Amino acid sequence: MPPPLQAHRLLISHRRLPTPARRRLTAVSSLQSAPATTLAPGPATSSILSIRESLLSGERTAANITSDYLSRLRRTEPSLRSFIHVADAAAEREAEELDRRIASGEKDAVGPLAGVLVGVKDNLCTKNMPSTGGSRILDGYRPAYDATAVRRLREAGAIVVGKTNLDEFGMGSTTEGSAFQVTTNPWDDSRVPGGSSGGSASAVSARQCVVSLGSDTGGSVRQPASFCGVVGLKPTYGRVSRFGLMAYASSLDVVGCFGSSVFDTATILSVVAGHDKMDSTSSSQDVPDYTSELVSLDLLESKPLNGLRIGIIQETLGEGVDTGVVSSIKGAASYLEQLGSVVDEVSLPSFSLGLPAYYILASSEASSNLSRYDGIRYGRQVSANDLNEIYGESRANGLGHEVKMRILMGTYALSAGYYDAYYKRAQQVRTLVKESFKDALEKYDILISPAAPSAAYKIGEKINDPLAMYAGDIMTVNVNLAGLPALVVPCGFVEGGPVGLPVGLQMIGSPFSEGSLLRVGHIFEQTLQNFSFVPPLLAER
Ligand SMILES: NC(=O)C[C@H](N)C(=O)O
Repeated sequence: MPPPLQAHRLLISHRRLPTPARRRLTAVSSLQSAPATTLAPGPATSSILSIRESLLSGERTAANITSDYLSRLRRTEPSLRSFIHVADAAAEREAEELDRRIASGEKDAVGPLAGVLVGVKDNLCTKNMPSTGGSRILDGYRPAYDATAVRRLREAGAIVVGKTNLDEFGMGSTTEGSAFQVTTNPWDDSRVPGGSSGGSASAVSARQCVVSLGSDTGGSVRQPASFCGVVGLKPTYGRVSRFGLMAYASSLDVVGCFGSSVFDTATILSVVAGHDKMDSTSSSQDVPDYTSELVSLDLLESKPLNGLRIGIIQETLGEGVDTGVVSSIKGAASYLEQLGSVVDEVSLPSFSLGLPAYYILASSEASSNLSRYDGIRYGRQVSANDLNEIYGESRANGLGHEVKMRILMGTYALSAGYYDAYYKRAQQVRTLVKESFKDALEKYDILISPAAPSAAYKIGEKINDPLAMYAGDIMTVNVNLAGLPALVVPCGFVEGGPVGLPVGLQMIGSPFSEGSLLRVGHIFEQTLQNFSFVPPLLAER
């Protein structure tokens, strides 16, 4: 049995927090008594499994499960605004159809995701459902097809409950950059949920849906997962098809997953991952069942992580990182040691160079990708006949400030005379970043760091200071530059909001090591099972 977790090292100053959080935090010290036998995720650890079991046993109907989620969604949505579009009627219809198929004894009715409500980031195309990318320029656009990741979820039985809010085309870290609404954080409605996949993270955190899809170009899945206290996975570049994802920066973009447990996150990755003939950048590497290792985990073993070498990235715990975040991460590291791993500090010398390189490369690629929103192919905003006027007016009216700024920045970095000084140098930095990760991952199985330098901050705090906002991506962008997989798992709380604010631990692995990351994340999460990451919003209402 792992020795008891020293709660005071994992969590800062919880003595000063109000009672509900204190109760939750002290529960961690009861780890001595957890876990008992072979870890088989049950209702407490996997919403997907419990839905499946209750459908198979006839204990519940899909209509009944859907109505529970929808009523919570309706109750919480006025303050959260996680969704740009809620497909409640369609969800109810699909659930009834599923019940009908189950009742008539259809053999394949209960697919792996039968009756599971999924939120989909609104930069993923959904057939006959609005898909805006968070931008005015696509207001009213209804694609004729589903993105491959969405299609695969539906084929596995999932029900798409709606399209989640995001920073316009994924450009931002707070979801305030949406053209439609500001999403709030379920832990404190005066704070941001993170971004750009803020709607997908807040929706899972508030249990408005079971799991959700996001996209991650520079941290858009991992940072909101950390801010909202949920699990977020950024897969290896190429692991999941991007067919139907609105391109932002094609050498960095990946489709990622959110869940309230590692098991649920692993389940949806197993469904969406894999080669797709519609996306030639998708990998043809085999897709394992990412959940199979999780189920057979035997935690009777006293040191389940024996033999695992972990490097904690030195540069992520220094200046500019909140002290509360640093203590949570160090506490998590010492807990991983108690579980049997060896944790050493490792230096990635090019770490701080990644941020400027990312913003040059991402903006450069965006300046090209977003040229399709020209009023001809997409987003006509004027009735003029003059081509230049159509281009100009459509883009001026249809695109938001941050997007325009990045298009200008990217166009500048790519222009003759500046290309060598900016774009080319950024590509050289990218090579350095890749090499330093490669070296470190030869010595360590997993690298760890915070997912963000702070917990969720106030709405409006950074919206007029783009550089401060960009700086918040320091923990995540390097991983995209190197194309690596990374998993974020909630690991503690810092002070703030009514009951404290969650902090996420980022675990980074070699290409296609999602299985190992999920396994370690699962052990970490499950032995912290008395530590509740359910936001107060749900208890109160
Ligand atoms: N898209 C992302 O991954 C978010 C990042 N903050 C960006 O604005 O580029």
